[in-house]
Amino acid sequence: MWHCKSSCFLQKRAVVFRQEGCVSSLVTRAMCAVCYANFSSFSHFVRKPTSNKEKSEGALLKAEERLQAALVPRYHDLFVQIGRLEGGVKHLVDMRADTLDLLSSVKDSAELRSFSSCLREMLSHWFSAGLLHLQRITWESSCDILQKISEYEAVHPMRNWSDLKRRVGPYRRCFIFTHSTMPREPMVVLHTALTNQISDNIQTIVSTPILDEEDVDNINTAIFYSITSTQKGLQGVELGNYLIKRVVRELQAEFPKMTQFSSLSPIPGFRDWLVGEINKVLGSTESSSSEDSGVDGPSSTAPTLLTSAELQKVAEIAGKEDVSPLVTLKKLLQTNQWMGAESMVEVLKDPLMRLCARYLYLEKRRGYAVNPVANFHLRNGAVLWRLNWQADTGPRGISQSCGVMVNYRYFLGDTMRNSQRYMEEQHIEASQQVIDLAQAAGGADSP
Ligand SMILES: CC(C)(COP(=O)(O)OP(=O)(O)O)[C@@H](O)C(=O)NCCC(N)=O
Repeated sequence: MWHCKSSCFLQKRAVVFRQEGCVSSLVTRAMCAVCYANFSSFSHFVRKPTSNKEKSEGALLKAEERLQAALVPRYHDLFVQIGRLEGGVKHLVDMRADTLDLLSSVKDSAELRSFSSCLREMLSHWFSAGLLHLQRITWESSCDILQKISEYEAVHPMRNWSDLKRRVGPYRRCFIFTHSTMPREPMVVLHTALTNQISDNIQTIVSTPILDEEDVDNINTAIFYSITSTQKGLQGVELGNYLIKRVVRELQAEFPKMTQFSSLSPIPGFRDWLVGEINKVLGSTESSSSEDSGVDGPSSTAPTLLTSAELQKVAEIAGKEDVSPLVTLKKLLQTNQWMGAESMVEVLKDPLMRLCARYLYLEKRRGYAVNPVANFHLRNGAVLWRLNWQADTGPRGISQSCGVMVNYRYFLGDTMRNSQRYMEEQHIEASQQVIDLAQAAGGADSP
């Protein structure tokens, strides 16, 4: 049966080729020969070999090569030619970036997706780990590189040269990958803090005064607090993953006592997701209250985000007891006003930590973590290890994730297994803190 299906597939492809007229009868013959090689019992489908030569393995392998060549799109050869020219690879990287932009606007274009996939495949060969050059950036690095490091920073923007000097100074390491086809261009940038514990706050990393010199005995932990892939056209080539793994080895060589490797990551999208969840509850309340006496607050069937007691405290502290507490909460979150009142910060800590754990651990897209930064580190084999309250109290941190940040921890002996389980089984390796918080968010109002 399997033979039948596969040969039917090849037969259909042969018919398609003939119909398109884009492939000579050579391919049809090659396909038949491949069918013969793979499904030798299929005499009725393929022309019987008439000469000894055709029966030889060489003839069949040659036919298979021709089939493979015939199945490669014509633009592949064009890309190979362009890649051989001065500046050609950079041109292809930019072309892929344009293709990705186009794909984000033109939905369901199979041809464009195939075009982009072909480019990505070729670029992943040209930008494989062995062809990338690791470079540590220090204050003595060239100005043009330092300027690019500052300009490319996408996670915690640098405000001035002092910020930049701090990033490459004592207790900090900045590494980049460069590539011979794009000289003096950082392909991906990783900023690391050297500490003696796993950091739970970004302000202590990006805003601390510059220290005079490092005390090696005071360093046993690496905190990856910012990583940026600078070339959109290399999306999907996983340069960030390569760089983290390479920097771990570099740091282990420099600091033999280093035993802990973790990120301190933002959670872009959490606040907006939460506002969306509040809107769902308000929407279901409106629909259910249109049937009964217009009771404020979530209906008994809508998923509760906060407990009744938490909602009541929000209303009391906000002084808005005549308005739905969820409406009040939504406005506080959207304006960041909740950060202004210590009592409000205190009452929102538990629900926001629960809901953030649910967002990172339970919210999925096609089986994988919906949060892009979570997906990146989980793909690398990291553990969803710890949520940190008030970890980023800057405007950006409050707006994107209510000030919460997360440690994705790299247990070096487990990363390969964790990555495989995530990619193949969609299993997220998480700490008990995260699992308990996410489960508590499952039903805020305990029955
Ligand atoms: C997180 C990053 C570095 C992952 O890049 P990379 O390892 O190349 O993964 P991919 O883009 O190949 O899937 C990349 O997505 C990026 O630069 N994102 C914006 C900045 C950030 N860290 O969120």
